[in-house]
Amino acid sequence: MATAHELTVKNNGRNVLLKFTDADLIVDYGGGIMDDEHSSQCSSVSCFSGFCRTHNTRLDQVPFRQVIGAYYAKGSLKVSYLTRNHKKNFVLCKCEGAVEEEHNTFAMDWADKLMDAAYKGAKQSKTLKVLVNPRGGIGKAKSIFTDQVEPVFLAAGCTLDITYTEYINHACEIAQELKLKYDAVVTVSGDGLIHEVLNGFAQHEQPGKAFAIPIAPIPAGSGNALSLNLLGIEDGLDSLAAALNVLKGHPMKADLFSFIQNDKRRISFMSQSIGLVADLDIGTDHLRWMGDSRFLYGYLRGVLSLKTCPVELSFRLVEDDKEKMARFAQENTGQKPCDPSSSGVDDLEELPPLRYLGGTEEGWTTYEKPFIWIYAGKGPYVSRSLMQFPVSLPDDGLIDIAVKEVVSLYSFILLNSCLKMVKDNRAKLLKALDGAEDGVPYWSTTNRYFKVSAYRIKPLASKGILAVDGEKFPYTDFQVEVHQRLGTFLSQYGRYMVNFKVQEPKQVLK
Ligand SMILES: Nc1ncnc2c1ncn2[C@@H]1O[C@H](COP(=O)(O)OP(=O)(O)OP(=O)(O)O)[C@@H](O)[C@H]1O
Repeated sequence: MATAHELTVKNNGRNVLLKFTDADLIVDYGGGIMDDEHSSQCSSVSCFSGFCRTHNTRLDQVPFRQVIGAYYAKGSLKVSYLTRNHKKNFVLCKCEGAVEEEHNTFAMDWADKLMDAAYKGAKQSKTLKVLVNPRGGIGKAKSIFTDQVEPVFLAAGCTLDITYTEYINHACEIAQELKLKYDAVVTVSGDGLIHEVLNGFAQHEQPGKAFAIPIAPIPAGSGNALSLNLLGIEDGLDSLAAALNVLKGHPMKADLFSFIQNDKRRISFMSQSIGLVADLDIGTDHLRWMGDSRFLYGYLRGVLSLKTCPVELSFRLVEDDKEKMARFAQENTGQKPCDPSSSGVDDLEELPPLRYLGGTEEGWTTYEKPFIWIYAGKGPYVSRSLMQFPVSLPDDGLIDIAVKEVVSLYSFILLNSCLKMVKDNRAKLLKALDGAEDGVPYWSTTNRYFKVSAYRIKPLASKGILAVDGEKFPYTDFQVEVHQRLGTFLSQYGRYMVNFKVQEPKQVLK
């Protein structure tokens, strides 16, 4: 049977009805409740041929954004899509069946129409450079890619050029020489590999064109902040949600930073931290087995040590009114996609000039209070359990800086009791910082928050930890400035996926 948007295919002797509405693809395997034998296969990552399903019914209703492939060839139609399993993670489903000869032309047309609806202007069958760091995170990046992500890319008709990185800086070297033919660079690792790719682009012979190639992360490292920011807290660590973002995402322009230290310039995309938060990132490296939770452990450990960080901080201030920043961020994240065009940097033959290196002190403010940490960066989430920069916007041309002033006795006592409570219970440990994942500490009076166009730090002690995009850097003077819309990431939403409440909560840590 074939009517306007309906098509029946034969699969293992059964009829499967495929149809699409204005918003969804419907795959009807014949009605009724699926028996145990069939439903038991539903937890697998990939489901094939109409009988592996994610629910115990024989009907899938799939939003177009989850349809990834519809191809007709030699009398056979293949449709691939992602559905969510009972844990709300994505799984790949494939439906393949024979089409009666008289409907062949219709089937071809039907598949094309479904693909147009499914991709809504995003490029189909992308050519992807894939960089897999087999040492990323807890060493599962390779299997995450081969078992889960690669089948999705292949089902979507992508052409893949895959490299398994073999040593530190390998990804940087590849990015430096990268041909401009790729639709995206996919990193299967953590944020460190993205840092390397961007620094490779900075050394490319056509940096403007290289930076215009979108980067899309598949979360497989221990720090996956970019993925969390692009996909949100629910999907940010789901490798198939990230694969879907590669397929359906549009290029989204984002600001990048120049980090200048000892006359060397590097690109940073996420954060620079010093004091407790750097200790939290770098100083907990031996706790990788804890995954994302190691950052939270480091946070509590560091706060309780009450170690201050003697440095001089200077910046070019643009805004420091928290309510104003929060309202502005909310107004500008509300479903308003970034305009991917008109970045003005695609034709750059070299990196943008540094505007604030040397020069006069005019326009600079020096901040001299004692503090526990300085955390500067872009992107709301720095980990799943900490929304550090809730009012960060991808392309406002500004760096967000959070400065934690010396904690009050009240907070010390509170945190101390938290630590006792959670010593041997990780679940309670997570609860102890209730609200951090929603950005609540933003409102704390000891958390000073600034938007600046440039800043610099002079450490006043000889020892300490400085982390840039999660990697350890020498503990010496540095300066950072922002380059508006220099970088490009793939995004289905055109904004950071963050839900931050403007209302100041009554009970926050002081
Ligand atoms: N084959 C390899 N062996 C060792 N290191 C590698 C290899 N390939 C890449 N690397 C390095 O691994 C580092 C960490 O990668 P990434 O940040 O992406 O993962 P991660 O698990 O989040 O790590 P981290 O928590 O240390 O940042 C990168 O800086 C990269 O240089």
